[in-house]
Amino acid sequence: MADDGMLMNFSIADTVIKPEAKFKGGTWRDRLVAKKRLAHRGSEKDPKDAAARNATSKNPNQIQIGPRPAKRQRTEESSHRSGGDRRPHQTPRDPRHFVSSLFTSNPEPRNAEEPKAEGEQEDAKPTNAPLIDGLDTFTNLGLSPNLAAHLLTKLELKAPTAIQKSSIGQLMKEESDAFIQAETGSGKTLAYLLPLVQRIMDLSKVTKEHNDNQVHRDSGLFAIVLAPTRELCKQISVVLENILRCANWLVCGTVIGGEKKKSEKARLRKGLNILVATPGRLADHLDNTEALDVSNVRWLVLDEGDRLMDMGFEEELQGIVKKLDARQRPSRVPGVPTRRTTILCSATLKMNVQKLGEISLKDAVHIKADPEDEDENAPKKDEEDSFRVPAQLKQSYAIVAPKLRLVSLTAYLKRTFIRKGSVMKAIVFMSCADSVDFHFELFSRNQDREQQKKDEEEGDKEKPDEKEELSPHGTIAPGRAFSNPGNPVLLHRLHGSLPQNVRTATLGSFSRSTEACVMICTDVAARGLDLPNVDLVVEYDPAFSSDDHTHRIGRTARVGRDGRALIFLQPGCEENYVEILKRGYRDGGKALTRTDANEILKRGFGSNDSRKKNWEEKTTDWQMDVERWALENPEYLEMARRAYQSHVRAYATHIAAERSMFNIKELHLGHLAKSFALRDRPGKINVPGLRPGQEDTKKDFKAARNGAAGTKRKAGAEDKAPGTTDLDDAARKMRAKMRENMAGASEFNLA
Ligand SMILES: Nc1ncnc2c1ncn2[C@@H]1O[C@H](COP(=O)(O)OP(=O)(O)OP(=O)(O)O)[C@@H](O)[C@H]1O
Repeated sequence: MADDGMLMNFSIADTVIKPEAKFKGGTWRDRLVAKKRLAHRGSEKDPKDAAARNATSKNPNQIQIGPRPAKRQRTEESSHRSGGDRRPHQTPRDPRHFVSSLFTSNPEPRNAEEPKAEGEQEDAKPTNAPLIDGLDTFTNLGLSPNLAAHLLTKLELKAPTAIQKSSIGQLMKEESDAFIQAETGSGKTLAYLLPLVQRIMDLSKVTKEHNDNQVHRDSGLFAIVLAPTRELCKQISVVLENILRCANWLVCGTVIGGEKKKSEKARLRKGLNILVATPGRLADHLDNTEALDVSNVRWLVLDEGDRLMDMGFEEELQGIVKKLDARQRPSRVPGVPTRRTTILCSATLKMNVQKLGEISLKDAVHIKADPEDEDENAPKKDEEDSFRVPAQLKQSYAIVAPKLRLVSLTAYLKRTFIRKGSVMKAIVFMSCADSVDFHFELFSRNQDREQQKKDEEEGDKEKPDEKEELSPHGTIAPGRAFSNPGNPVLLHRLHGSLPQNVRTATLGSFSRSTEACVMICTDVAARGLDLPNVDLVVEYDPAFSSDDHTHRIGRTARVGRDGRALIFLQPGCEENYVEILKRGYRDGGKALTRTDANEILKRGFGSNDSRKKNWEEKTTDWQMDVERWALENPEYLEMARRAYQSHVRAYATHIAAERSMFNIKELHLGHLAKSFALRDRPGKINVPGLRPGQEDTKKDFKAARNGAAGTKRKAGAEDKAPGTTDLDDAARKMRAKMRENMAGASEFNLA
């Protein structure tokens, strides 16, 4: 397969992109033949030859195979006539712009499965809730009455969850390495922290028996917990500090970067018993901080272990493990085990590996929450690679045509927040930071254009900008696109290209908020984060791997609570992803339903008042309005173009095994541009260089890109999975070519 074929799907240069004629009717085979014939005809020198060939060709369905008559350039006026908006417009015409109607030429879903009405999903018993049968208590599992009482009275934890039951029992008595794998939101953090803390607390008993002082902060560093993001490290450290309140002679700390190394060094010098760290920062301290003595480390926990193994941390991890091995010494503290135990923990851990790079897992025990996983209902071979989602999580998917994506997301969120209190918090996942930034601007824009103009004319500089008031960093704003007077919604944005202090402040605000709020983010928030009251997760852009999907939707339906998730898929090959969604459920997916795409628009933009415009007209009006908004503001127009460009590039980075479902060749770039409020033809969209303000965070970005984006999906892109095809090769070559050819093309801004 030629590279050019792949390149044609990207907005690289006019010379590369040629418009293709579209064929309608007949079978797909007829359309393919017709398309090939046209391509061939284009290259024919002798028209007579061509005519002769056409005459003899087979065309059983007699579909029209000639190229369409040249399209009349549509203007905003003509589009309004067909689309419903009859208002005169003020935007000047630009020959490079193209205004298409929202509701014409949209591809239909291939699968005609009947969508279920909202609320028709069956309720299922939660699978990640605490075990409240009264039989399982923390003390029964071997925790001391002191620690169990602390959990009950101070942390309000009455009973363990299933994974805590399995892991505490195991890790309290055994020295073997372990894999802890259980659903999202099932309490895995405490599943490894509780036995670890208990065993370190127990060292004090032994030292007392030896007439020594009890263990204290200078006795040594016994455990290191590694996690892939700073946010996750902070979260783990807060949980740890809360537990250690009942053992105040033990001290924990973090080294996670983003703050001065000097203060981290000072903390290490004072002495810590448990350290929570990101791999990069720990590696740095192991090389440069003498005060960091790791000779006593006997527990190494890799939280989100699968991520740590595959997202570009490999080298750092290998270095860390080598140094821990080399520096390990017999401990002076009685009762400290002789060998180090390694524990890997994740909701998506493949537990059939005994050696991961330099990390040898000796006879590792597989700790699972659910003993049923071992019985005859265990997943069949082809399902082994998929992971369960909490059974009570109600998932749905909507097959949305590319042109209708933006209006559908808006309509869905409008509907979601129509009544106060029905949904508190929602997270919307997008594929790249540029897209997050653009949608944040779009959804928070002042829709009252008259008022906006008046303010501008009056030069109303005194009035503080509402956005600035809400957040000095510009990451929190009113979500005007889906707020209503009875239920104002607060909008947040989060991605890895923001400076760390902004990330922390934004996440903190979203977490603490008691108002209805939406967070638009990249996968930086997909893993491990335990954000309270998230009722809904929307995957506007599907995750780059089904494992990431499991983590994203796991931000809701935690510890037995209800939760909803919606994923946007496009008609065509993306519909095959539904099979992957079904595999997440033990019962084949009764809690998975299809939401009708038209119904989303009707409910979001429609009204019961028959005198008012119908939903199609209102939807078109809204779309036209945002297109004009982008056109009239050069800053927003550039954001839209960047977002579109980064989105298309990011689309090419789905993992190899899933690329047949997210086939870049099937993307309709022109239609997609409309969902970024753009009227440009795809070939005209090329925004070079870094986005404004990015220089400040270039360092952060590089780290994030090397980690989260590039190397993570390198696993998919470069390890040729069984069954990969020419298409994968072509896509890979194309990605390499893009990196070479385009200024800033490797800049996906994914994290
Ligand atoms: N035994 C328990 N009883 C009640 N709540 C619990 C219990 N154990 C943990 N929790 C709470 O459950 C929430 C989720 O825990 P945690 O973040 O450890 O889940 P997880 O399995 O690691 O999720 P993820 O896979 O998404 O990282 C936390 O708010 C925690 O306080």
